[in-house]
Amino acid sequence: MQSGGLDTDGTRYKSADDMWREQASSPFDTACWYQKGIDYWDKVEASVDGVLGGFGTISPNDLKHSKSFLLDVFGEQLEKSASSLVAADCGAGVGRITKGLLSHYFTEVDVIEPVRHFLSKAEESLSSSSSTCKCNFLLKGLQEVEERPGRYDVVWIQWCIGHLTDEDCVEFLKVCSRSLKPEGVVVVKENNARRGFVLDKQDSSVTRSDSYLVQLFNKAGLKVTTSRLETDLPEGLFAVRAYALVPQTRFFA
Ligand SMILES: C[S@@+](CC[C@H](N)C(=O)[O-])C[C@H]1O[C@@H](n2cnc3c(N)ncnc32)[C@H](O)[C@@H]1O
Repeated sequence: MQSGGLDTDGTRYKSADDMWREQASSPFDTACWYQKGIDYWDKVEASVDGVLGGFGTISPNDLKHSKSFLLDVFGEQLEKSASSLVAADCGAGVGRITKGLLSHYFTEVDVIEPVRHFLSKAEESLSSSSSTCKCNFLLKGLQEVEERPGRYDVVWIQWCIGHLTDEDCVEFLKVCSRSLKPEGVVVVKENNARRGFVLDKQDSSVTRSDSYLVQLFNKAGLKVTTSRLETDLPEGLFAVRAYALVPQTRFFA
């Protein structure tokens, strides 16, 4: 990626490639990059407020926006499906999205999260709910997820893809794409930098611009069918955009 960017200390990078060379140029550096992310979240309280960086109050509106997006991009299939519907909640934190959205529409959800105390909290919170949805809890980073051909109707990836390096992000999206059912959809909901990227050295994450994200989606062979900004967020936060993605090859079949 040629676009320049910043880190949270104000250091400028000429290009994302330069930044990645510094952060994750060898397998050792890449392992350190992921470990730093886990170490950061390990110290954060296992609660909605914790996973949302102290902005837990935005969760109800965020879930409302997500529900409307899900119904727009997958509502028809939700209505007509006679068989079981399976979703993945990626980088699921304490299971906020499964509890507040996915468990209402899907018969089964794979809750995937690499931080143990978040996953335990998700398990506790989802098993005490009255929902009939079956949840499977997987302690994994997205860079370790393996392909499960034809398993998912919807793969939901929210506020966690910034933890992946560009290379792993593209590989992970390919895994998601190959794991979809024929009419399945990948949803990425993510912060957007105004331009280029912003590197957060504290939690090992990169906030990418809209065009940077779209380039990664395209590299993974995915096409954006719908994207929508989340409005009514508090001032001073990054813009948040939801993307519905489907394999490009579907258009040429
Ligand atoms: C801002 S929280 C969002 C949690 C959840 N998606 C939500 O919206 O409530 C970021 C999450 O990404 C997880 N995370 C960190 N590194 C990750 C990785 N390599 N793969 C997947 N998730 C990761 C963190 O543990 C944390 O749960």
